[in-house]
Formats: sequence, C-alpha cells, structure tokens
Amino acid sequence: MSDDGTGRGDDGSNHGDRGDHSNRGNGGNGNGGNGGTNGGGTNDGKSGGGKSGDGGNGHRSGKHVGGRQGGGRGDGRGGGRGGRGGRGARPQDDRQRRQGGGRPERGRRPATRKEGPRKPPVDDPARRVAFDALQAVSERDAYANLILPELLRERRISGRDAALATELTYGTARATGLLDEIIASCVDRPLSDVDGAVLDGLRLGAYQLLRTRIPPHAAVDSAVEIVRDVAGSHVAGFVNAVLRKVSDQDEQAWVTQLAPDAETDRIGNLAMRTSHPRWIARAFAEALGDTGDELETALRADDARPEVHLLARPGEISADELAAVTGGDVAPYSPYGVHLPAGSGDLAASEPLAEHLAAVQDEGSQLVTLAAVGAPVDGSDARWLDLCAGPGGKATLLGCLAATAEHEVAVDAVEVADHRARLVEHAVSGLPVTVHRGDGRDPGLDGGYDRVLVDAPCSGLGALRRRPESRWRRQQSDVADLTKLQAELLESAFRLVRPGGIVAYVVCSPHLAEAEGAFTTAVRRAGAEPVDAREFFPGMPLLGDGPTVQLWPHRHGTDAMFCGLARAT
Ligand SMILES: C[S@@+](CC[C@H](N)C(=O)[O-])C[C@H]1O[C@@H](n2cnc3c(N)ncnc32)[C@H](O)[C@@H]1O
Repeated sequence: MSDDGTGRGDDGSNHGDRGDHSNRGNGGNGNGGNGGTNGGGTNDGKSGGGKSGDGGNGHRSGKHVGGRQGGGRGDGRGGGRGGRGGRGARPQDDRQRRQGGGRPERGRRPATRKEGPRKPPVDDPARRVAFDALQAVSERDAYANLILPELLRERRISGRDAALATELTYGTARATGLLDEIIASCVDRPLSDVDGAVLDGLRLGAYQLLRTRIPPHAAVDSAVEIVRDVAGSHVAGFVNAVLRKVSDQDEQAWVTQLAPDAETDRIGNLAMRTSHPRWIARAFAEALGDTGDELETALRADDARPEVHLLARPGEISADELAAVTGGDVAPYSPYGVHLPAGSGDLAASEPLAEHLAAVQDEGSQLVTLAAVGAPVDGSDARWLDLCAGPGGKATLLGCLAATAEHEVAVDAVEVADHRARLVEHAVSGLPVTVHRGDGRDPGLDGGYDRVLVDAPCSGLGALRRRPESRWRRQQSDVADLTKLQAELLESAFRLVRPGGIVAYVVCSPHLAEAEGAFTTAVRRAGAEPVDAREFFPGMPLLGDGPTVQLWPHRHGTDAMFCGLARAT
C-alpha cells in the first residue's frame, strides 16, 4: 500500500483516500455559462467585442468576463493578490468536509459553452487531459495524482502525450499560487470573479509560458483553443490577451516584480519564489531553524517531482531482486527500499506489485516503521499495535517483520474509517495482523502492548511534493484541529503500552506543533522516558540533536517524516 501519494494520496490526514474516485472524468464541462463577457481580445474586462453584460444564457445575468461577482465564495480570495495565505483558501469548504456535510458548494462554477451544440474536444489530447484534470482538482476537490492516471487510462493516452499531460497537470497544480499572482496582475478584477474553466485555462497556459520550453505561440494558442471549446468563443479573446501579457516576462522577472522584498520579508519572498503558501514556508523555517539557504533548498526540493519508492516486502523479495525486476536502484537507507525515477507511471499492474511482493511506500515510511520495531524493549516483544493503520502501509511492513521474527509476534491494527480498514485488510492478508475498526482513542482492546505505533493523522506537509495541489488546499487552521486528535491518540497509546514498552509517534509533517510539540508534551504527561531515535536510523546523516528524528526530502530524499520514540515507565 502506498502512503506516499504516488497513486493513492493516502496522506494520513484523511483527505487522500480512494473516495476521490467518484470524481472521475467529466472534467471541465459543467454548466453555468459566462454571462457577461468582454470578448474581443481585451484583457481589461471593460471593452471589447460587444458581448459585455449580456447576461449569457440567463443563469448568471450581469456578470463580467469569464467570471462573476459575489456568488458566495467566502474563501478569502476576493482580494486577488492580497495575502498569500488566503490564496486558494476555502475555510468554509474545509469545515463542511470535516463535518461530513457532503460536497460543498464550490466558489467558482465551471464555465460552459454559451451556445450551440458541443464541438468535439480539441485535438490536443495531452493538454486537454491536463486541463480536465485541473478542472477536477479546482472544481470538485479531486486529487491530481488520482484523477490524472484515471483520465489517461480512460482516454488511452500513453507515451509522450501522457508524459506531457503529467508534467503540465502536476506542474500547474504545484505552481498554482504563483501562477495566480501573475495572472492576477494581468487582470483588472479579483481572480475570484473569473470563471473556473477560464482560470484553469489561464493557469495551464501561464505554466507552459513560464516553466516549460514550449514555444509561446503554442502555449497561448492551445490554452485559447481549450477554453474556447469548453467555455465558448466569447472568452477566447480574454484568455489570449491575458496570456500575451503573461508572456511579456519570464518567471524570474515576474517574481522580482511581485515578490515581497527579500531583505524585509525573507520568508514571503522565498514562499513566492518556490511557489508555497507563506504559512507553509514559515512552518518549514521554524522546523529547520533556518530562513537562509537551507530553507530555500528545502522548499525547492519540495517543489521537485519525487522519485517513486517501493517496499520490497520482507520475506517475499529482496531489495536487490526488486531493483533488478523493476530497473530501479536499491534505496540508500532502508534495507527494503527501491527507488524508481520520477514519473515511473502507473505501477499498479506491474508484476511485483500485482503479486503482493512489493508495494509503493516512501523510504521514510519504511525507516520510521523500522525504528518503531528497532528500539529495544525490556522483556517480551510479542504484541504490537498500529493505532492508526489505514490504508495499511506500515501495518504491512510490521506484519512482514512480525512474520519473519524469530519469536512469534501478533500485530493489531486499528483504523477508524471503514473504507480504509478494508484497505488495511487487503494489504495485510496472509500476515499475522488483525484489523480492528475503531477509534484509536479508545479502541476497546486489552492493553499491555510491547510496542504501539501512532502514525497519526496530520497535515501531510511532509509529502507535499507527492500531492501537487495539496499545499494550496491545506489551511493553517487544520494543524490546530489535528493537534488535539494527535494528543488524544498519544494519550491512548501510553495507556495501551506496558511499562518498558515502546511508543513510536510518527507524522508526515515537519510542523513543530504536530511533530515535536505533540510528542514531547505527550511524553511529559505520560511520565515516559524519551529514547534517542537517531540510533535506529543507522547510517543516516544530518539527523540533528535528537532525541527525535525529522527526515527531509532535501537531506535524505525521503518525505519529511517525523519520528519520536519513548519508553513507558
Ligand atoms: C497517517 S494515516 C496512517 C497511515 C498508515 N499508518 C500507513 O502507513 O498506511 C492516519 C490514519 O488514521 C486514521 N484515523 C484518524 N482518526 C483516527 C482515530 N481516531 N482512530 C484511529 N484511526 C484514525 C485515518 O483514517 C488514517 O487512515
């Protein structure tokens, strides 16, 4: 099973699961029209080809170019360029999601053609699939790394077209905040007033202009054609004019023009240069204790497409064998890890994965699991508990290790979400793991465990490189909500472990509040004894002062996993 987002989006924050598959495939067509356009090649929204303010098809009378006023976004975007932290923010949506209130009303409606029967899609399959994937992300909260492979499969797109589509989809999704800043400076109204399809077309075009070697005319023309096809001819002039303005400068020049001054606002400057929300750049700076070169390196590593990591399931196949079969490289630190180049495609059908010999799993996830079982316990070592098991990546590794252990080990795995518990069951079938549906805060299991792993739900800031859009979706306030749950899960773990046993706390995030802070507070409250986790990451450099370990993409090539170990007293 994957917890690295290379195909499942399981980031432990409960937002990357497979429920997303319901978002499949109708990318970008939608309803609603573009009532009121300026048409005719202007980018100022006031003049042009005579369609202005025509009320479109009656759905949205009185709206402006490819866009609309009001309409209840409630998302903090109204100011267009004001405040990086608010860009892409959807507190209302997030609240509704957390409260289980069904799919929220989206801020922007997808643009539709105003008139006439639909033309067949433009003959540009790679860009069209990228556009449709971006629409699914922005309009229906889809996950790019789930929806794109689906669309590619459905449309039978492969080879160079698939590679281009992947580059454009993930690249555009990752750079959305920066692209929006630039587009906003070329439009005379808040981006929240621009229709969803038009804005996604602008983003796709701007990404090609600024971050690829695609010739400018091809970047502009292709975006114009797609938006024309989806939203109607009346928006083509607007898209054309905005993209021509974007193409006046390269990315470097735009950033120099728009970014906060590096002298007075280093974090804001770096955030924009590396296309991160400011609050995430600040969280990285706090975790690294650095606002200089290392912060920049960390943010840049977070912006690069990651390698794919595989777990060679212990007892099934060795890392050497798996590397030979897949053409990958044996991982530098995990004895069970194999690295494949970024963009290694849809691996689900490959033989070692299909036959359950291997699974997609970030090397960092493997290492923290090995640390959890590596720290010595006093006395018996036969009962292990995985308190937050879905979708089952670490439970699988624990189960494999338990099965190969000299003395018999039984693993219990708890998961609160039914569909994720099913994924765990599938992943651990044949292993000595019993899956329990329940709340880890009170799972109803007998205590006395020798080891308890708390791989807690978290913001997933440590795996942003694997989830292109998530940096723009996550909110700072999410962290505060999660730390309460993390504290309660840790409290439960200390109740369930026996004296002398080990509690391992793991989050895929470097954010101090949910990593170091949550762990040290819980250890102190429990009166437990911190264990220097660095010893259990053998051969790894740059592990800091301990006793906890924070892995980083730029230092270790892994996701930014945090691991704290404590021995119960
Ligand atoms: C970070 S993920 C775990 C990833 C997993 N250990 C793996 O390696 O595949 C966190 C999991 O905790 C689950 N979860 C959330 N709240 C929980 C709770 N109160 N009790 C148990 N599990 C919970 C989520 O549904 C999610 O599947």
